[in-house]
Amino acid sequence: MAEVVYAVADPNPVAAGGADYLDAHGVRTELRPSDAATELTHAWATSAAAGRPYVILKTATTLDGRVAAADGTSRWITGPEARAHAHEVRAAVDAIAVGTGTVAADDPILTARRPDGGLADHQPLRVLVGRREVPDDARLRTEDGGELVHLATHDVAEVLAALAAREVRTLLVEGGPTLATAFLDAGVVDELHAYVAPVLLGAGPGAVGDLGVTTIADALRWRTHDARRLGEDVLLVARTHPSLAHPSVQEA
Ligand SMILES: NC(=O)C1=CN([C@@H]2O[C@H](COP(=O)(O)OP(=O)(O)OC[C@H]3O[C@@H](n4cnc5c(N)ncnc54)[C@H](OP(=O)(O)O)[C@@H]3O)[C@@H](O)[C@H]2O)C=CC1
Ligand SMILES: Nc1c(N[C@@H]2O[C@H](COP(=O)(O)O)[C@@H](O)[C@H]2O)[nH]c(=O)[nH]c1=O
Repeated sequence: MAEVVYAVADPNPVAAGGADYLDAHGVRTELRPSDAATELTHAWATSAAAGRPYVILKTATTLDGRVAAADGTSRWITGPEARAHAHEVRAAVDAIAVGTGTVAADDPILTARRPDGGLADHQPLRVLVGRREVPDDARLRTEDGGELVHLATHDVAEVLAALAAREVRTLLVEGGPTLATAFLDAGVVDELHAYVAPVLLGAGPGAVGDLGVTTIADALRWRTHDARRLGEDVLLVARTHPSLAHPSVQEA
């Protein structure tokens, strides 16, 4: 082998240095950056550099930003195409997290399912965050799927450390609003998946709670990475950007 051309340098200190090693042993190396390769490795590279899972926050909201009606019911706000897409995302991540409030309200299964209801080949870990116990008959317990990990804490850093120790690289936080707010407050959300349905409720909980923002200059802002129509609904994928980061991240 005379030459190796690579598209992305490895940000993981444990694995870095391959090009130098090859150069030192007579193999020419060339870094030829490619947008496609950078995108392919984005979540993994961000996770490796941050030393924690890459966090995607998913919300399924009405046009007026609500995730449930006033009585707590939320099935379903988005339609089948948007929900099928959300299941594809579940099948691509290492873990899904919800808070105990969502388990109490929705009794979710948290598996990655195909449109015919069958289980996808890859099932993410099912992570429950909060101090309440999960009832024995909760579907998280009774239905087949990924392993259930209950983290009885409110500390987001503790959650991320516990999951990193299990080699979780990508974490999908599916709510509810209390857990979503805690992750945003901690400044660790890398990507937003906002599914928006042309539905109005006029009352009911919003996607996130108080973020301590009292004036528009302090708003948490994101960059639109992708936007697409899914049936009657729209998916906005947004990412953080260093210049737009939450103050707690900028200070770090
Ligand atoms: N449309 C959508 O996208 C979604 C809608 N929903 C809806 O949201 C509603 C539930 O909302 P919510 O109760 O906020 O649900 P959460 O899933 O966010 O659960 C909140 C609970 O999680 C625990 N918890 C975990 N981490 C923290 C933390 N850092 N700070 C505080 N508490 C923490 C607490 O319980 P403990 O006492 O056990 O510690 C808290 O009461 C339901 O109506 C559900 O249908 C939920 C998910 C998605
Ligand atoms: N209401 C709502 C969502 N809600 C989320 O989906 C979970 C249910 O998962 P499962 O039991 O596995 O089907 C629920 O607890 C909540 O986290 N998702 C969406 O794509 N669209 C919706 O309208």
